[in-house]
This record gives sequence, structure tokens and C-alpha cells, in this order.
Amino acid sequence: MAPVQVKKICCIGAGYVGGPTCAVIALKCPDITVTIVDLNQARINAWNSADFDLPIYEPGLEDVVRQARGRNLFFSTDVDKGIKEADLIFVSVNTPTKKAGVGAGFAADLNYVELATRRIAAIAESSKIVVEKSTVPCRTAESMRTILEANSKPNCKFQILSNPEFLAEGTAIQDLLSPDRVLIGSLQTPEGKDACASLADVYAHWVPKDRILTVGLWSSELSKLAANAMLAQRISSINALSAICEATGANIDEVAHAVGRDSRVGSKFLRASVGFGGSCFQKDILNLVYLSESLHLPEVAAYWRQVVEMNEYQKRRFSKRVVDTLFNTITGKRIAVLGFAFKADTGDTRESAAISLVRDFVAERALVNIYDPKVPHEQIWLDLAEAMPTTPSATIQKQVTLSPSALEACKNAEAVVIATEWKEFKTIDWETVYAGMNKPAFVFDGRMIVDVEKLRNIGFKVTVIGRGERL
Ligand SMILES: NC(=O)C1=CN([C@@H]2O[C@H](COP(=O)(O)OP(=O)(O)OC[C@H]3O[C@@H](n4cnc5c(N)ncnc54)[C@H](O)[C@@H]3O)[C@@H](O)[C@H]2O)C=CC1
Ligand SMILES: O=C(O)[C@H]1O[C@H](OP(=O)(O)OP(=O)(O)OC[C@H]2O[C@@H](n3ccc(=O)[nH]c3=O)[C@H](O)[C@@H]2O)[C@H](O)[C@@H](O)[C@@H]1O
Repeated sequence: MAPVQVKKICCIGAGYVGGPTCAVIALKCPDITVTIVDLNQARINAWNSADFDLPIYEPGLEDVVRQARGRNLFFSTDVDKGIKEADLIFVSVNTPTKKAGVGAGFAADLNYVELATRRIAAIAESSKIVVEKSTVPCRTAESMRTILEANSKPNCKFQILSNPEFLAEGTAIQDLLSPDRVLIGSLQTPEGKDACASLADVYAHWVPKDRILTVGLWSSELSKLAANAMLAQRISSINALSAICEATGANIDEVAHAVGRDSRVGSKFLRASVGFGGSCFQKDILNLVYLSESLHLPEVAAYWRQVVEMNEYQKRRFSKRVVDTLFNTITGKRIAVLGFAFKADTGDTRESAAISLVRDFVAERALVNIYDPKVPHEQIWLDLAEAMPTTPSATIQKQVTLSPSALEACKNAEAVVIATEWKEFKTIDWETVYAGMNKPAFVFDGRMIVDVEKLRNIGFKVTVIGRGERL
């Protein structure tokens, strides 16, 4: 059997990964019809909206969707039709951390993957290649195969591939158009290798062949967890060093620069911060911790767990530094929090460090003004309610104000806290901010974006992550 030429792709899950990934596939493969399906009607409506008011904000995404939608890119809630017509199906559903039951707080909740897989088995009338796009624990493909084989019609054969996604939010389109690598894992059987070649042909429409890596299924699944764990580990390492810098007078920017110039270390992903956020780093590391424990490797589990613990410490340490600096109390004081997304250029707030900061400030009975250029206000209220389940919503609403601009958020504040590195925060009119603040006016930069000297000259008391006060 030769590799099949893929003509119709269905992607189950129209989220941050399924949407951009398959939109780019449609853009680059005009000969392939791509249908992205989701159970969430509101999300699909937004993808289909006449004014391209897409459900996620991602630079360059609208342009891609404008070019391909209606041509060979379709969004639909008709999951069954999508499955039936496709010869290749991406499963790109959410895999959050389990909240209850065995492995709660660590293991990945594979319920959505299983439901999607069962739906494929129930609906498919012909053979298909099923691709795990979601990030899953090692050997999930085996469970998917068992479910498919046990429930499918006799004439349907399924090949399972692992094709983890490495895009980062905020740069998703750029990452997809020019990936460092595309990873495809398959069983090393002739059928598995053929399926792998079929998917590789799809990517070969625009990705150079030497960037398409083909490996075994389990290596592919584990590589995704490993990549995220190692990226997050770099941030926790630099953040751990930032605490030493603050205590000694060293400057974390200078340390990161000096260390990163060693070509074996490399300069990327060494920016100290108020803590990493995003939907995946913590989830995927906890998943790795759970996997290690299940494999009776407690030392390995403890090693990776520390990456997450260091991140929690970093967030706590930062809010404590704010309280300590404001004379050990922030009760009744107004604090402007600039940025609520977990990083710049996204409206996503999942696991954002800003949520922890605001929660800590509210617990200290401060008044908090929040401004973010992209995060919808309803999302901020939802996140705060979830972060403070025992605090009445009336209390949260009384203490927290959502501001329409950075300048507005800073009015009458005692302190400005920069939680997200949005570009516009680099060009704030600090003189105007200073004039409108109570004195002494403090700035806490959790992202190392302000010009410290300039702000000190204006009169601000400036605290930057990873910088001690000693000169
Ligand atoms: N967000 C990111 O930047 C990245 C995420 N990933 C991984 O990709 C996967 C998806 O992540 P996101 O796109 O961020 O999640 P998401 O939550 O934005 O999207 C998942 C979508 O799947 C839909 N869905 C769930 N079950 C379904 C079903 N049975 N049928 C149809 N639709 C269904 C949900 O309604 C939702 O819209 C996760 O495993 C994640 O770890 C991987 C790389 C990057
Ligand atoms: O599996 C995933 O979901 C994705 O997770 C991350 O992507 P993402 O979380 O979107 O964004 P990153 O740029 O990695 O940033 C994550 C967090 O780390 C923080 N960060 C990043 C880099 C750095 O040097 N310092 C730092 O604090 C960011 O501000 C952000 O809060 C990975 O970079 C992607 O390769 C991966 O596909």
C-alpha cells in the first residue's frame, strides 16, 4: 500500500491550536479541503463572522483566515459530517489538568480526547488517518487505537499518528509558517510509515523536508512534554537566579546576557519575569511529574515538580515585594496592574501570573485597577472569580476596577505593577502617569521593560524583577 494523498482534512477542536494550525494548512494547501469542527457554537460563529471578529487574537491570523475561508477552509459545528468526509483527522481538543479522581492536580484529563476518538469510531465509514495534535501523555495513541479498533465498522482501518504542536501564542502564525521542526510520530510498521508519509506530504507544501522529523509514536508524544518542560525549566532557572540578583545587587539582565552568550546555552528564553503562565507549561510539566511517578521514578518526578514550584515561588515573591515596599501594607491603597494576558500579543489569560498577583492584592484588601489591551472584561471577571472561590463577587467587584487605558488605570494609584510585556507599556507617558499618582509613586516592573533611569528621574521609586537596590 502506498501513502494516500490527503484531500480532505477535518480538525476536531477550533481552539488556539486547531484554528491557527489548520487555517495555515488550508492557506498553504489549496488542493486540500480543511474543515475545522467544534461543539462550541459561539466559537464557530466567531470563526465564521462576517467582520472576521475571530474567537482568538493572534497577529496575522485574520489575514490567513480572510484568504482561505470559504475557499478551502470551513468552520462548522457538524462534527459528524467533518469526520465522515475526511481522510485525515486532527484531534486538537483541550487536555487540561484533571480536577478530580485519580491523578487530580497532575494527570491530563483525556476525557475530551476519548470522546472525540469514540465519535470518530462511531461515525467513520471509511479508513482514516487519525492525528493526535493535542498534547497528551506518552502512549495515549495506544488507547486511541484500542478505542478505534473496538468500535469501528469492519471496513474501516485507522492509522494513528502523533503530531504535537510547538507554536507559541502571540507568534502562532509565524511559528506555523516557518516552524523549527514538524514532528510526526508513527508506528514503525509499513502502514504506520505510509500514514506518516501522507501527513509529511501535507506539511511539505511549505515546510522544508529537512525540518520534518519522523520518529516513533512514543518518542513523539514524549518529545512534546519534554520540549515544554525544558523551556519552562529555563525560565524557572533564570527566575531562581533573579532572586539571588535581588539579594546581591547583581542584574539578571546582565547575568542572562553573559550566560546566554555561551552558544551551548543560547540566549533565547532567558528573560526573568513575574512567572510563566499559559495553558501548557504548568499542565504539561505536572503531566510529566505524574508520568514519572506512575513509572516509579520519584526522583525524576521531584526534579520536574520543582520547576513549577519555583514558578509559584516567583509569583508569591513578587507580590510580597510589592507589599513590603509599600511599607508593609497595601490595605485601601490603589494599585494599577498593567497587563492581564499571560504574555504579550495574546488575549489568553490561562494561568496568567497577573491572576495570582491580583488575587494576592485583593486578599491584602488593596484596590486594584486592571488594564489589558486585548483581554475581554468578562474574561477578567471569570478568572478572578475562579481564583478567589471563597471571596464574594461583590467584594471582588468593589475592590477591582477594569480600566479603559493604562493612563486611566494609573490615576490616583500608589503603585503601578507591570504584569505583561505589551509593547504599548514601553511608550507610556510616564510624566503624565506620575502627575496623576499619589506620592511616593511606585513602579514594579515584572517584565523588565521600563527605562529605570528615566522613571527615577521623573521621581518614581522603581523596583524591577532581578535587580537589587544596591549599586
Ligand atoms: N494553546 C497553545 O498554545 C497550545 C496548545 N497545545 C495543546 O493543544 C491542545 C488544544 O489546546 P487549545 O487549542 O489551546 O485548547 P482550546 O480549549 O482553545 O480548544 C479546544 C477546543 O476543542 C473543543 N472540543 C473539545 N472536545 C470536543 C469534541 N469532542 N468535539 C469537538 N470539539 C471539541 C472545545 O470546544 C474547544 O473549543 C491541548 O492539548 C494543548 O495542550 C499545544 C501547543 C500550543
Ligand atoms: O504547548 C504549548 O502550549 C506551547 O507552550 C509555549 O508557548 P506559549 O505558552 O504560548 O508561550 P511562551 O512564549 O512559551 O511563553 C510562556 C510563558 O513564559 C513566559 N516567559 C517566556 C520566555 C521567557 O524568557 N521568560 C518568560 O517568563 C511568558 O511570558 C509566558 O508567560 C511554548 O513556547 C510552545 O512551544 C508550546 O507549543
